[in-house]
Amino acid sequence: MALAVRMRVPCRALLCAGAQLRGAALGRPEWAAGGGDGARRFASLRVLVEPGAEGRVAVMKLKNPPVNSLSLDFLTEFLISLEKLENDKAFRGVVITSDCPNVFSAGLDLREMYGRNPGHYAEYWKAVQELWLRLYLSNLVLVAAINGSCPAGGCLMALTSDVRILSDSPKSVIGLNETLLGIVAPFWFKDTLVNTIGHRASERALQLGLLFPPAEALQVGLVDHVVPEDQVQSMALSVMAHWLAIPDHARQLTKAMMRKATADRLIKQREADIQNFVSFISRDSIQKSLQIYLEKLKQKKG
Ligand SMILES: CC/C=C\C/C=C\C/C=C\CCC/C=C/C(=O)SCCNC(=O)CCNC(=O)[C@H](O)C(C)(C)COP(=O)(O)OP(=O)(O)OC[C@H]1O[C@@H](n2cnc3c(N)ncnc32)[C@H](O)[C@@H]1OP(=O)(O)O
Repeated sequence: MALAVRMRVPCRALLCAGAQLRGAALGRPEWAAGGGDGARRFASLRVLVEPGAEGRVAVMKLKNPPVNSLSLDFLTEFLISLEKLENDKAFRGVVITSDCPNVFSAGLDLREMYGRNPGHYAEYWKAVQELWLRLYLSNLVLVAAINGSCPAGGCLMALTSDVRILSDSPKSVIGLNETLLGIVAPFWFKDTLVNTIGHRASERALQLGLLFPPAEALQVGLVDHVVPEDQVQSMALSVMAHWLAIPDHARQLTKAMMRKATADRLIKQREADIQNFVSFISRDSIQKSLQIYLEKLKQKKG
């Protein structure tokens, strides 16, 4: 039954190609024997995968210091790890969290979008699309344990999950802040936000590039729970147990019913979306905006 409802994204080529091209350089994740309960773990350089409670849940810890920016290599590695979990019938749910202090993910890696050539922008954007499609259409129960700052692409990752738990800390802000960088969230980022918090709240959040602190994120519905920092993972596992009480086939079919139309909008125009991104990001004015933003990030330190 699970096979019958498994959603398939017709874009496996990137993952396979990415795995072949990058596997050696990345230190391909390898399964290894784990605990006596049948749980397994594997390690890769920047995505730690550990068994969670009861062996049916994996915890994916993002470890791309200092801020888990989503570089092309990191995205590829994450996708390989996710594919392994999707294909392993032992696992029904995944908690996604960060191994970097105070940051869940700083979002897309600005260095992949600044000062590169069109071919590189196209390759990068294809990987970003793949990340979203894979997560958004995942058959697994995904719970985001957001233990730190979660802007832009980090927020997109969290939004693809079925449940979001945010740590109650001043550093834990979340939102699609693209306009603050002088760039624009693509339609599928926007759709994912609208599906979560509604049209009016999204319009305001997107135009103003709002990064919501925990209480406001909870109020607007961007996250489902706000808990003390040291309880984020335990809360995620507890919420997971609730979701795993539902038969997989019924939950998966329902998830597909809710999400397919949104995903199809991108699937039908992936290539056009890549071309749109390449021409947008290559503009002199946009490159200038990114340069200024990167300089601001550096100045903040000095
Ligand atoms: C008409 C057009 C229609 C449609 C549009 C078409 C196409 C769409 C076009 C574009 C869409 C792009 C979508 C983009 C999505 C994104 O995700 S953009 C990234 C947004 N991210 C951010 O704004 C976060 C920036 N970072 C921070 O705010 C902070 O770093 C932090 C709060 C996350 C953490 O703070 P600190 O712990 O204090 O760490 P530092 O700030 O000191 O950073 C350490 C180190 O890391 C570098 N860095 C930070 N973020 C990034 C990043 N996202 N990418 C790359 N590098 C990053 C930072 O510069 C520091 O570097 P060093 O100085 O140590 O070298």
